[in-house]
Amino acid sequence: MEAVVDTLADLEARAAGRAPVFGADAHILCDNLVRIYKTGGASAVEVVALQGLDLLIGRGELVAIVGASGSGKSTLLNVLSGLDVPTAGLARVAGVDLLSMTPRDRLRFRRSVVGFIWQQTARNLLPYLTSFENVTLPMRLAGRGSRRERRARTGELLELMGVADCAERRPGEMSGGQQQRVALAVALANAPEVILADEPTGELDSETSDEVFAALRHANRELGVTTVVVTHDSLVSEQVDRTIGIRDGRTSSETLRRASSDGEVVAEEYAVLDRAGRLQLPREFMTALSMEQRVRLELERDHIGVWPADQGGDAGE
Ligand SMILES: Nc1ncnc2c1ncn2[C@@H]1O[C@H](COP(=O)(O)OP(=O)(O)OP(=O)(O)O)[C@@H](O)[C@H]1O
Repeated sequence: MEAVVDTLADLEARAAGRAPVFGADAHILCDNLVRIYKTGGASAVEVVALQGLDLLIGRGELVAIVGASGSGKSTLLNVLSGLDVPTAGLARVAGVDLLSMTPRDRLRFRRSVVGFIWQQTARNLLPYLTSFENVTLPMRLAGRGSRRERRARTGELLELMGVADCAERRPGEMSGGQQQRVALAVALANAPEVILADEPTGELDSETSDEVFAALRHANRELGVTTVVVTHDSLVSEQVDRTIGIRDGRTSSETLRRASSDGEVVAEEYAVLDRAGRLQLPREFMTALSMEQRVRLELERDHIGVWPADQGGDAGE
């Protein structure tokens, strides 16, 4: 019988069909993202703020990113918003590759693809413009629609965010919560595909922060905008369906909230397993069992056992 020899092209085509591209359907994708800051001139010190972070967020999701101070949350958001360029890895938002953008692409990306809200209310709005003028401005800069269309859209956005009554007020004449809701209307002005918010409720009391979160959820549900909120407030996970925990510049855990069969909302925490099979054990688990340096793994029928190195199975024999 004659042997059938595959050409290189046959093999490549078969391999491509076999292995789906990582995150092919994701609206936001980070693959092995690295960001190293160099500081200190001659005696340069390197800070690895993101160390191989993987992240997939689907279109229309509302996700919170939580983590301790210094874990890399703001660095990640700066990359996703096109303000900062990562050192290595892949980052894609709404189909745009953030590592290979030209300055022109970057401007378009920041103007129309993503909208932002910052923690400092004063950074979101121009103090000498009314809410109405603040919301209209990004549309004017982007040359969006006619004057009439811009005015109509501004009115609708302020209405949607529940701050129509603040249209003629300047930021100094509004509460922090009202300012953040107007900021959300500004962020939505050019119909972005993604909203990125960095501690949007950080300066607000808990009641006002609930209002701002309700507005974010409303925008997410009604307009289908993919929304990423960075916060150090772990209570935020009660407000979203998925919370991603970052530790030491990597995604380490995820909390998913879903309705159980009896209608109650349950939150389940998972460790994140990356493509290479790495996961981070929660620090408190490691401390409780004095786990250091190495652990023993044992594959069971339906789970994997993890023991301190000197215990379990036939360790040390
Ligand atoms: N411009 C910079 N130059 C040097 N190091 C930086 C710079 N920005 C951030 N870092 C360092 O990178 C690490 C991650 O910082 P990042 O601001 O992303 O953390 P974070 O989780 O947002 O913290 P926080 O909640 O305090 O804002 C920290 O060690 C920080 O000191």
